[in-house]
Amino acid sequence: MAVLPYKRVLVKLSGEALMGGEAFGIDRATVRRIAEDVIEAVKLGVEVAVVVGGGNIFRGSQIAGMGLSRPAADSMGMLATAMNVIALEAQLASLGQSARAMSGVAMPSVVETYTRQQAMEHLAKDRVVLLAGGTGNPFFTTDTGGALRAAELECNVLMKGTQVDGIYSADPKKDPAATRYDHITHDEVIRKDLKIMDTAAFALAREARLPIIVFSIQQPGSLAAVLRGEGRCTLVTP
Ligand SMILES: Nc1ncnc2c1ncn2[C@@H]1O[C@H](COP(=O)(O)OP(=O)(O)OP(=O)(O)O)[C@@H](O)[C@H]1O
Ligand SMILES: O=c1ccn([C@@H]2O[C@H](COP(=O)(O)O)[C@@H](O)[C@H]2O)c(=O)[nH]1
Repeated sequence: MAVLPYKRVLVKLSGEALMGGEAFGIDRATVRRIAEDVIEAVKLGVEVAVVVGGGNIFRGSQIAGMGLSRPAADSMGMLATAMNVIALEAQLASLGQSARAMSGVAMPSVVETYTRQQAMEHLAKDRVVLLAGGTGNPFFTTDTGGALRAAELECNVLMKGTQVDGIYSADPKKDPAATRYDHITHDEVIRKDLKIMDTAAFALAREARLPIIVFSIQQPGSLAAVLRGEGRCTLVTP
């Protein structure tokens, strides 16, 4: 079994993935399955940090304007990511995996406030680090938060676990004729304006020379499969 040569990875977990078959919120069975996937990755000998999205609860851009300023709406979105992280931390703990939830938005009575140094210490102790709040600032997304934390935590790769199994020539949910890339560069993704992640996330990853893997977190075992070099995905390199 040839595990890819990654010592430390950052998984960007889609909030929407936590809904399972529901239309909103957190599906317990799905959280358990994703926690098992994370544990399978840890057992390959890889240190894992996870930035969790909030799209299953609130996205700031969708609720801004409904009597809310964009920063207020984004605060609700960031709080949504904290709910997801708390659910995942509890599930990992119940499966016997040591994990620490941290947030870029300070809420110390709920989860530890993120500092790079503390997160590095947790990772060195083989704890899964679960990161809420994205960048901690409005007008960003957790994709950009994922690229930022991956760069500062010296991760070897940013792995975006989402609803689709890679980057396509167009959104495959809207265009059935879209074709999937096995490999593409950061420059090409930005130039072709492929909307799998926001441009800020790709630009930050390009600057940090951080590879990105996009894969489907919907398939049980897909995270470990990709780490073993077997899973279906798109690799983005400089
Ligand atoms: N070129 C493309 N290739 C692949 N997927 C694309 C592309 N353009 C748009 N998408 C869409 O992007 C979606 C993934 O991004 P999206 O931002 O919606 O969710 P997320 O970042 O995974 O997490 P969250 O649910 O927390 O917001 C896919 O489900 C897909 O439909
Ligand atoms: O750095 C960040 C990250 C996220 N937000 C807000 O949270 C929601 C949920 O995150 P997704 O990436 O969409 O899953 C996002 O829509 C923003 O409203 C933020 O403000 N800053």
